[in-house]
Amino acid sequence: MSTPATAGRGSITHVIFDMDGLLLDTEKFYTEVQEIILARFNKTFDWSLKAKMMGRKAIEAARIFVDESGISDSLSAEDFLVEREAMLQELFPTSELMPGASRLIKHLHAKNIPICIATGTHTRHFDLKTQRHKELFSLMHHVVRGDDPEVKQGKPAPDGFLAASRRFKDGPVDPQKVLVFEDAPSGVLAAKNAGMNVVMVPDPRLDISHQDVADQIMTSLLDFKPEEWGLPPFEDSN
Ligand SMILES: O=P(O)(O)OC[C@H](O)CO
Ligand SMILES: [Mg+2]
Repeated sequence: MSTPATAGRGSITHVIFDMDGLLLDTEKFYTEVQEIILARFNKTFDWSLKAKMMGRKAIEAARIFVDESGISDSLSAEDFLVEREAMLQELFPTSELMPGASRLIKHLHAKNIPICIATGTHTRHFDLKTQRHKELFSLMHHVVRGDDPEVKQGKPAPDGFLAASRRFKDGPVDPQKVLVFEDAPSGVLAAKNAGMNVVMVPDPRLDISHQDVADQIMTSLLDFKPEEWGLPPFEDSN
């Protein structure tokens, strides 16, 4: 685990969470269906393509998928979204929490730290993914989704994080006082483009070069030490 940069260290007042791959173990579903679709074209889905897609709005990720895999003459981005939809609709309701997500959300909420979500996912998928976790997600002050009218461009544009900052009760919040948790390279860039601090919890299969931009890297949310960022420490022994 790397040490936080000095910029916002010790002065965090608000926290913004990414969702897919950070709070919910849903990135594996996208990987699974994209592997199935590319196999139909005798191609394999690799982590360099995955890294470019994750965190983005659906149509933006879809364009990258068909272009970079060289199948755009056979399958349009729009048709790709239709093809994967039936599979995703079966998988999303089974979404499980990532390790440490519940503990961290409940802790920050109990300590009255304002928390919210800024996700690239759109409302219909958000509802499917969170249907088993409504109580936990109800602790969020607000949620900004990829189809929000204020999110003109998806990550790595800062739109989602800036909208999330504005919607806090006392927002917009000084970005130096905001800590973002992200798993995706595009999401880390979006947080930095918004001028915020960012902890990255990357999938170990992502190339290490994607870890250069974040202020702190950790292998699990269970490793987060709130006091390093000026947030109340955990009181359990973990
Ligand atoms: O990681 P999120 O929560 O921004 O979601 C983005 C897409 O839905 C999946 O990559
Ligand atoms: Mg994510």
